[in-house]
Amino acid sequence: MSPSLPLAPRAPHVVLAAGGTGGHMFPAEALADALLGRGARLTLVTDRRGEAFGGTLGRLETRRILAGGIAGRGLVGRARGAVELGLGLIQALGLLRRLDPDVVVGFGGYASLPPLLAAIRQKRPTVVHEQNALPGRANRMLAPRVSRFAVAFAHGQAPAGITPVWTGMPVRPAVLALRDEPYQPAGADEPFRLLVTGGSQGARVFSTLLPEAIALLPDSQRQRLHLTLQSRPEDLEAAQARVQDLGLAGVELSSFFTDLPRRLAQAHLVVCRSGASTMGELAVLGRPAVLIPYPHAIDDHQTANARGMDEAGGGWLMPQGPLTPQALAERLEALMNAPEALARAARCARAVGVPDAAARLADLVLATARTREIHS
Ligand SMILES: CC(=O)N[C@H]1[C@@H](OP(=O)(O)OP(=O)(O)OC[C@H]2O[C@@H](n3ccc(=O)[nH]c3=O)[C@H](O)[C@@H]2O)O[C@H](CO)[C@@H](O)[C@@H]1O
Repeated sequence: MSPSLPLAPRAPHVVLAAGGTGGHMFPAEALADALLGRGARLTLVTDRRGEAFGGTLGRLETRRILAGGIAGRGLVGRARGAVELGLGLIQALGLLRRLDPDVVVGFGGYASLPPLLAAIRQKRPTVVHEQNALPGRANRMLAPRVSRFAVAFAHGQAPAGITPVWTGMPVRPAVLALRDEPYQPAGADEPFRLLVTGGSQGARVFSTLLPEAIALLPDSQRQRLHLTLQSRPEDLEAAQARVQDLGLAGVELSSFFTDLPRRLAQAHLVVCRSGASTMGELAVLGRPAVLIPYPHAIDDHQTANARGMDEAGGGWLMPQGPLTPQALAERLEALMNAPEALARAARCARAVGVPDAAARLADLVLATARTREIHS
């Protein structure tokens, strides 16, 4: 009798459930890269917006499901959202039966709800990753029922009764590739690169607030300033008009910079919203930032996100409400003339970075997948 060959271990099959904007898709992409590197088989279950996302996720086997929000869209909007969610759940139940994944991972947002609810119903292992320091509605709802609840922020709040696993915020390989670039502060008369970014959708207010603040800087500071300003598409023209006569050393405007990681790495100072990926990227790269949270984010979670960095000394939290162009100009001028303070903040930001967050989350996901026999 010929000796039997040992069976090759089957690659774990992971379903990634994420949709909506970059906020959920970027960390899903970072996890996808880490899981592919560990030999996992991946399927992306997403909504219409997530399907349009490129990069690693764009190359995965993808299934689209219906997903609607049920919060704050008026009675008709909520009713439609609830119907879509119900239909999405029926789709997801059938889809998971066919795909038979070993684990389902969700990133919050309504697109992740149907696949996770279906997985819970079918007693499959599940992992949720919460990107914000205050958990979102979908994740709060799922928290007591999923196998593991991973969080990005060590200082964040977990849903009641949950023991979270702190993995950090998975950031894209394009960011990780730049993490050894040292922060080089600009001397008092040297060119100063200021990067202004409002997250994946841009921030409307930055197109007026920043030009107005920069206009108040002394000539000598404006003449050394290289400004990279992300504006929402509808504000680009007006923002261009506001900055063109300010006598800056250089200006670049766009509604979305595809090379943002490189621009972050090159910035002497960043002015930004405090979305979870932006915070994760600033920390991994170790770049100082003025943090202006989006005041209408659900439960004001961007303020909670920014607080950890502010307290660690890696940035300056400036709430938008009371912020005037004058106050921002004073802060900018002070920082442009304080290379040592900027270098110190860069070090403090780096100290809270978690460059191996995607790896940690990938390991957690695969360990959870191995508990499948216990679940079924
Ligand atoms: C307005 C709002 O509610 N935003 C939420 C959204 O984040 P939102 O997607 O707006 O912001 P994030 O900071 O999480 O992510 C932005 C991402 O876009 C990239 N980028 C940005 C601009 C650009 O020109 N090029 C570019 O590549 C950044 O590098 C980053 O990777 O989901 C996040 C995760 O749940 C939340 O923390 C945010 O509060």
